[in-house]
Amino acid sequence: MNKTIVEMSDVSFYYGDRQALSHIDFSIQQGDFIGLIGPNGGGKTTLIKLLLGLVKPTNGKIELFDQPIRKFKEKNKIGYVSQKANSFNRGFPATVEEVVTAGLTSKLGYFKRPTAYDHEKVFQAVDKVGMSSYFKENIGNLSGGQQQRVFIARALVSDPQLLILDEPTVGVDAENADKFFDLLHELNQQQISLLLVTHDIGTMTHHASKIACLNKSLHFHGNPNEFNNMSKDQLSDFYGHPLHVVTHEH
Ligand SMILES: Nc1ncnc2c1ncn2[C@@H]1O[C@H](COP(=O)(O)OP(=O)(O)OP(=O)(O)O)[C@@H](O)[C@H]1O
Repeated sequence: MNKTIVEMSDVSFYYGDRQALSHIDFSIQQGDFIGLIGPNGGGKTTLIKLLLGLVKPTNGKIELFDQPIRKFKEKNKIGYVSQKANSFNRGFPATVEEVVTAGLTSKLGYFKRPTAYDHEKVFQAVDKVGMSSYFKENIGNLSGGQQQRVFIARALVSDPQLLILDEPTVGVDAENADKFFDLLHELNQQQISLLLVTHDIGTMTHHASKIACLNKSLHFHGNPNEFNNMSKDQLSDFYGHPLHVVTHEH
């Protein structure tokens, strides 16, 4: 049995009077690759905000790496890559090296200079995502998919054990999305657990080891086969509208 690294117990969350999450029991085990899916407004972003400690649960409790979230200080253990990460304009004045070095800020503080060891870590992270030949390139000159890789490198530089990715393949063409999933599998093999928010159910059932379906409450949390065996009616009930799942053949 793998170690539990995230445990949410009976968590509810309200924005004022509006309930976004209701009685969520959800856990992440070390080595998991979880696809978090659900309709618009289903609470996916809210769940991530809770895990990142940006908002506090209205009810219930959250433990990260065996500690209550309010005591959890090892922020480097959780990396986050937002959906907006890959929307830099051309000419944005930062190189790949600089963007990835910024991922060390929590370790370095804003004013300490990186050491030779830090530089090596930055280079290794960029290399790991296959972007070393763009090391000195301006981030704005890269494609959306390449920028996304750079932001993964920025998250990797502080050695996270859990990587949370929000819609990482939006705007990325099919071929590059496949390569991107190859990269995620490689990271997952190195014991980095992944929580990936996506609307692309077909791709997720192909790649993830577990699927979690969120629509205010957690409607399903299990393996992709069980998920695929859910009837169309069950899925449509959960989404609140008829659903057509596209399965991707590989
Ligand atoms: N800052 C906020 N203030 C008030 N209500 C909010 C706020 N943020 C989100 N909500 C509401 O909480 C619910 C859950 O929103 P959330 O953004 O978590 O969903 P989501 O699953 O990430 O949606 P999407 O797939 O559209 O990004 C929605 O009803 C939303 O309108």
